[in-house]
Amino acid sequence: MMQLNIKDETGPLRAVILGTAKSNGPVPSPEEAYDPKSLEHILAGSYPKEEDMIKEMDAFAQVFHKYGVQVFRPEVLEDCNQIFARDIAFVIEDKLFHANILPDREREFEAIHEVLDRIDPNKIIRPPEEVHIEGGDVMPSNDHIFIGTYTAPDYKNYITARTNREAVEFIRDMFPHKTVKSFELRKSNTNPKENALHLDCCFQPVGKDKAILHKNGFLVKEEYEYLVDYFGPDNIFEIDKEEMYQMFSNVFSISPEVVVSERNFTRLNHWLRDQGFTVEEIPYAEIAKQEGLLRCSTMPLIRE
Ligand SMILES: NC(=[NH2+])NCCC[C@H](N)C(=O)O
Repeated sequence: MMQLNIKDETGPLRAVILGTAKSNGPVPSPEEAYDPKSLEHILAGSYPKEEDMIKEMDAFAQVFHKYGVQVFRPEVLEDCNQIFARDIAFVIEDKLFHANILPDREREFEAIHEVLDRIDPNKIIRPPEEVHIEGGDVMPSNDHIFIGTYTAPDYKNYITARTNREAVEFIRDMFPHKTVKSFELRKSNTNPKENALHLDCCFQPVGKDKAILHKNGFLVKEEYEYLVDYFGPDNIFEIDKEEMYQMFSNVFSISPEVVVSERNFTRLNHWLRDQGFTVEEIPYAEIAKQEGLLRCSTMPLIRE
C-alpha cells in the first residue's frame, strides 16, 4: 500500500504522476477548445505537435529520474489529451480526491488505475456531484489550504471556471482544523491574457517562504493582498500579464531548494538563482500553448 502524504507545494518529492502526451488526438476544432490559449493556437494553425510535446515531457521525466523521484504515468488512452494530470485528482495529507472535472476531461481519471490500486480505498474520496473542483485550483500550505474559485452568478457561462463555491465548502468540511482560504479568479473564455484558468496560473509558492504572483489574476484586491502579507512583500516575485500568459507561475518544486522551470523564463530563472535555488531548466514551450505548464502536468503523491 502506498502512504500518500502531501502537506505543501515544495516538500522533498518522493512520488508523482506525470501526464503523457502520447495519443493526444487530432488538433481540436475551435468548438472543442476548453481554454482560450489552445483556441488561439488552433485558430492560428500553431497547435502543438504530439512528437514535440512528448520530447518535452521526456525531459521532465529525466529531471525526476535525476532526483530519484518515483514516477507513474497514466495508461495511454486513444486520442485523449492526458498531459495535465494535475487536474484529475489531488492529494491533501493522506487522501486522494477524485476531482469533479470538466466533463470533456472525465475519461482521464480512469487511466491512473495503476496508482489507485496501490491506495487504501478508504483514502480515495469522490466529492458529491455539485462540487466542481480541479487540482490546479487546490494548494495545501501546511495549516492552510488555498483554493482558486469563481462564484459569480455567470459561473456556468465560463468553461474556464472549474472550481465552484460548493468546492470551497466541501474542502472546509473535510479539513475543519485547517484555514481554507479561497480566491476569486479572473476568467475569460476568449482572452488568455485575462484568464487565470486555475489558481496555479497566477500564483505558486516556492521554497519555504517565497511565491510567484500575478495581481491581475485576482478579482478581489484584498484576497491578492492576503497572499502578499502571507509571504511578505520582499518574498514575492510579481509577474506581468505577458509572463503569466507564458505561465511563469506554473513552475514545479522538487524540494524547497530545487525548482523545475522553462528554459526561456529568463527573468524568473535569474531571480530564483539569486534567491539560492537550483533551477532545472527544460523546454516546455509547446505544452505551454495549451494553457498549462509544469505544475499542471504533475500530480504529487508523496512529499516528505
Ligand atoms: N492546473 C492547470 N492549470 N491545468 C491546465 C489545464 C489546461 C487544459 N487545457 C484545460 O483547459 O483544462
